Amino acid sequence: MTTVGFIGAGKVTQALVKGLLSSGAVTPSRIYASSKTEMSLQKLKVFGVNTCLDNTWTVKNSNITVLAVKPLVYPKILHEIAPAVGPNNLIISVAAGVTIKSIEQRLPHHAKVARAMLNTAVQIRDGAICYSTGRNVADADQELIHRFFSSVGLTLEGEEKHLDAVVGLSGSAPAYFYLILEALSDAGVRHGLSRDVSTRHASQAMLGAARMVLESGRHPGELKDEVCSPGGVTIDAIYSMEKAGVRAAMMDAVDACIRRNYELARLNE
Ligand SMILES: NC(=O)C1=CN([C@@H]2O[C@H](COP(=O)(O)OP(=O)(O)OC[C@H]3O[C@@H](n4cnc5c(N)ncnc54)[C@H](OP(=O)(O)O)[C@@H]3O)[C@@H](O)[C@H]2O)C=CC1
Ligand SMILES: O=C(O)[C@@H]1CCC=N1
Repeated sequence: MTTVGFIGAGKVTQALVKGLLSSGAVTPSRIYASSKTEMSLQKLKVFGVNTCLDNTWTVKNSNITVLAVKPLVYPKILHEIAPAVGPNNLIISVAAGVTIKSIEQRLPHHAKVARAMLNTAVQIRDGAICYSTGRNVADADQELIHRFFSSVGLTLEGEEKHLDAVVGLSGSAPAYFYLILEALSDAGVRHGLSRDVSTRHASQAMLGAARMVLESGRHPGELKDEVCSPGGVTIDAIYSMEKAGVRAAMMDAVDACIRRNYELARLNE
């Protein structure tokens, strides 16, 4: 059975560990995690996984090692773990804006490197994951990566040049939707619904709409049209949203996210 290591014990690691354990894909005794401080490891210890303050220990103990530290910490981490990376270690980076090339350059020539983008919904096994692989990743390694991520969400393989856009649409997207949900919930409260009822209705409507798109394969515009009865109430709401530039605002938000990815990539070169 595969052993999985995590370098960094923050939000992404916690989400992945929760998702992997609930999927049964890995048992706690096969998970190894290291971080900078004991304090950050506390939140992982509750899962019964193995923890340590030595990042090379994590690499030595794991077949798959997920690098889950902030992008600007990468040069330091890679320098530290490079001597421990053997030809059988699979190193998967989940950082925004850190390229496979910049990682391969800092690890031994034989290093098998992949890069993935995911979102925090992996903790409930409803994540959206996209990954690309580096020069030394063989077909069998790729299958392993695919199985690993598929246990926690919808997993697609893609070209690395598209991963920055995926950050904008998957990695960061939960934050946009939470903001929209909060606003919808506020609107309900403004019109007399309790906070709880308001948030639950808005969330279920968002979930249902998203599932309709995924399960029917139909264009969102077509599904939107079905909701807008002629001369009805929804088209007035849509008109109001269009006047406020909601579409352009969403596209601008994704642009801003992608621009920041490029900046981080430049800082990591
Ligand atoms: N949050 C998200 O939704 C997503 C994040 N990502 C990417 O995942 C990565 C991690 O993000 P996130 O989990 O949110 O960040 P967090 O800040 O929550 O976690 C970062 C972790 O790295 C640890 N760390 C810092 N320095 C070192 C070190 N030298 N050795 C080992 N561990 C160290 C921190 O420890 P300490 O707290 O003790 O400093 C902390 O546990 C980022 O690169 C981000 O781009 C990708 C997709 C989604
Ligand atoms: O905000 C960030 O930088 C990380 C990457 C994607 C989601 N959170």
